[in-house]
Amino acid sequence: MNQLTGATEVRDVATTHTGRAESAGREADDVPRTAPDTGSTPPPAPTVLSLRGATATLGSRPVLRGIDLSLRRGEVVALLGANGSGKSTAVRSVIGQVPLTGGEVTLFGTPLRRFRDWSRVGYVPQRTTAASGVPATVREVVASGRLSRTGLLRWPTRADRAAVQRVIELVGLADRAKDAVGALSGGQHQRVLIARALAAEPELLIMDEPMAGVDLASQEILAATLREQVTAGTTVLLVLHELGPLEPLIDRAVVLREGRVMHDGPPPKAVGQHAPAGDEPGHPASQGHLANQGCHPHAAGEPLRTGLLT
Ligand SMILES: Nc1ncnc2c1ncn2[C@@H]1O[C@H](COP(=O)(O)OP(=O)(O)OP(=O)(O)O)[C@@H](O)[C@H]1O
Repeated sequence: MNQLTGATEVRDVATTHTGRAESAGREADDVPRTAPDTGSTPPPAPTVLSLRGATATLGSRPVLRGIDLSLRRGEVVALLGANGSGKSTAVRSVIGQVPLTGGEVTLFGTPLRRFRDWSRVGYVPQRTTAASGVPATVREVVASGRLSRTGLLRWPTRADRAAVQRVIELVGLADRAKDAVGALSGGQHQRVLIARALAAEPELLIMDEPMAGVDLASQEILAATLREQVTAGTTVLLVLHELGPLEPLIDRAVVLREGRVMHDGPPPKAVGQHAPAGDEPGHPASQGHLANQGCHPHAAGEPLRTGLLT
């Protein structure tokens, strides 16, 4: 089942996650650790998600043209780029919704075609609604996200119910839990979808533009929710148009342009911010360089909210 939920920061990533990833025998942890620990440098955290040379065609159009992207456990990575650059297609290829024509995806060290442990992955798609005309309550929709862990064949346990209640509270909807999702605002809707994704307590959280169309109050709740996940050690991949309130959480930015990676490194600076010491003109992360690559998602002259990538 591709019902996903869940994300991080590079600090102490090898040790922060709450425990499921550390359990013995999981394929995620079968990822070979590279160099032996010499006592000086800790071994790198295992790779949670990897795309290598990923190519994909939609219709007759090549949309991904050889994407390399990897996330280590505990990282929070923003996938940025102009409209149509392939961001959504890239994340949809990770969860098997878009077949690759070349290259490879691995999740927790397992090739996608053999990966079955979807409760470890949380996914919040772009611009969907939780309601879809179904008269389900907030709690029911969020609880459906737990099914990837519990399955359909057993009653929810007390722990399942507690996990569902916890994420409903986390996204600030405890007082709306019995309401129909159809009665919620767009921002509240998005919070339901995120709570649904978190209900299975995923180790990897993939969110496609979680802030799109969300009011400021909901954005702040979403940022706080993500902060909590990151603190718990969740690995996070976020498709974003601008970093906005999530900026402090982002470890690394990968910028796509026409289906290729044009930058993989420090998040670009917002307009008005000074480059960090050592940032050289021409460095791919410097704003001028990115601006010259034409990767701002907004049309020229369009008012900017954060100035990212301008
Ligand atoms: N189902 C489809 N059939 C044909 N072409 C598609 C399909 N879905 C997307 N595309 C095209 O693939 C390209 C990449 O789309 P994608 O949604 O991945 O971009 P994006 O970077 O996420 O854009 P946005 O910021 O607008 O969400 C676009 O040119 C889009 O028109």
